[in-house]
Amino acid sequence: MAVQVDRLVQIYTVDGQDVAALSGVSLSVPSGSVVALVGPSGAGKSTLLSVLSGLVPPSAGRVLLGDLDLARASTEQVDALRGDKVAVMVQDIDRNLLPYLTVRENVALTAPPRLRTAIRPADALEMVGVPEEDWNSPIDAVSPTVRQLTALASSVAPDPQLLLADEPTSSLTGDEARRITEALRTVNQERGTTIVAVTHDVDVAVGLGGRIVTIRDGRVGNDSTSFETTEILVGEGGTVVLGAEFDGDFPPGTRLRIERDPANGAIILTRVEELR
Ligand SMILES: Nc1ncnc2c1ncn2[C@@H]1O[C@H](COP(=O)(O)OP(=O)(O)OP(=O)(O)O)[C@@H](O)[C@H]1O
Repeated sequence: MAVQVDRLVQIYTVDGQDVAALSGVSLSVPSGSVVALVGPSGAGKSTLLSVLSGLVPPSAGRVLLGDLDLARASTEQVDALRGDKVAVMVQDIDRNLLPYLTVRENVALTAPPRLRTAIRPADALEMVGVPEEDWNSPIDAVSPTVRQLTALASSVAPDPQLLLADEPTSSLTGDEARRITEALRTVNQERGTTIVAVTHDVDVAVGLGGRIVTIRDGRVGNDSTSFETTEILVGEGGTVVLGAEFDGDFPPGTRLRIERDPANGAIILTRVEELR
């Protein structure tokens, strides 16, 4: 499912004051593509995901999910979309999972056989790489990584056309985070699901293998489709401050180069000191 956002403004009212969380975001996400949304805390990333999920009506501007204009759609149309074509994987995955059920039952919950498009729970679990020996374990008894993969499997079991993921690797790092990133790529490749994922982790943003779009002060900053090569400098506290804004595991002062692999369009991130 394609996503088209034009001049989206999102205003929250706090103590009688209007606060603009998004001040004119325009973004075009082609059907079947992957976009990582990165940016500093408070930039508006989660707000953008909330609008795309249909939970928060746009204050101004236009948001198209497929050919449905969210500002003009009825509540029934938006609800039907979310129950079927659009899936949301929230940051606190325990809100996606029921503690007293097994891994497989948690997935079966979101993909009842009456749902025509549903993927069988076993197939969804296999696709995202949950080891078979965990399928009948209570969800509380499995590792945090398997819980996260199960949350992903239950999000994708209805076979959505659009998956919105808020911090899909949550508190995981290194190889554990990479298992989630690979699972997301597999879902995109096998099912053609459009994925928009918010992440703070530069490895995850790059590992997703798609576009990286920076949101800063409620606007789109860098868009990796708009550059061939750029260098970014990791600032105090691990925040990358030149060109794009990440919050990775890189020590302050590290200079990183982002470029595109001309062969396959993939994004390559290299430490500049390693280039010498
Ligand atoms: N429900 C809300 N009511 C009022 N203000 C809000 C609400 N949600 C977000 N905001 C404000 O909107 C701005 C953008 O917040 P948002 O959570 O979208 O940013 P973010 O980029 O997702 O941040 P983080 O990375 O910390 O999750 C912030 O100033 C935040 O305080």
